[in-house]
Amino acid sequence: MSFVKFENVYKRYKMGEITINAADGVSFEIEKGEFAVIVGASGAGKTTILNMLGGMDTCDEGKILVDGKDIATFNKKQLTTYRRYDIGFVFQFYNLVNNLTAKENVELATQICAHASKPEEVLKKVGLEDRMNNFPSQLSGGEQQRVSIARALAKNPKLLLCDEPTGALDYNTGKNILRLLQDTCRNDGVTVIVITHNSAIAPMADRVITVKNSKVDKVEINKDPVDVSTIEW
Ligand SMILES: Nc1ncnc2c1ncn2[C@@H]1O[C@H](COP(=O)(O)OP(=O)(O)OP(=O)(O)O)[C@@H](O)[C@H]1O
Repeated sequence: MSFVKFENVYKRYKMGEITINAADGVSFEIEKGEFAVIVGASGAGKTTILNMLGGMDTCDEGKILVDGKDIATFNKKQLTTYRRYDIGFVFQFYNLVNNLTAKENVELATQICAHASKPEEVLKKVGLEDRMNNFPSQLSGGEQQRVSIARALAKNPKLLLCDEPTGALDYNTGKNILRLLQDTCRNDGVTVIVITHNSAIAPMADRVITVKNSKVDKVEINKDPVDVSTIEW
């Protein structure tokens, strides 16, 4: 069985008389250890999928299987536990706590986890061994995103979910962050899922899920994903 499986998932928002289908029968699978990209235009339904997968939102219908468990059946408490232990989240705008240092930001996540890595070790892994005691305002955008990746990875999550992780970064810094995510997947076996509107990123993924009008338009498997250095946008 696949590590992640969406089976005919629906999410609807009622706006007065109108019903908006934010997920309209979404089905796809992702294998353990894959680097998957969910790509689509603005409003296509990417964030809705990621939020449901991350346990931050619930679906109205369908199954969302993660490591054999249907999280769509979880109650609030089970979802909190799932978010806390199983999910690492990387946001477009980093979401760091400004009055805590890089190390303290990572510690905050590790304190609530049973099998967390040492903050120093993870910060070293993301190339920030010399910046651990800096506050977010003393770090560049790319460095702040590295702290946010370290914070997510320190929990040793089952899934690393990334919502437009390079959206706020310049071209080269964005590529460096994608390299870090690709290395994390390849070297540490972490299942990484990135959502983006930038289809140029697709060739670096093992699996590309294209979303259109709240549905999965197509799924492509790359037998030979390319190195980040070879892609351009
Ligand atoms: N809370 C909500 N209430 C009403 N409609 C919503 C809500 N959240 C999302 N939608 C609608 O669901 C659809 C999918 O939105 P979603 O945010 O998932 O798209 P997206 O692909 O992530 O877009 P973007 O790249 O702009 O973030 C859109 O039509 C959006 O307007």
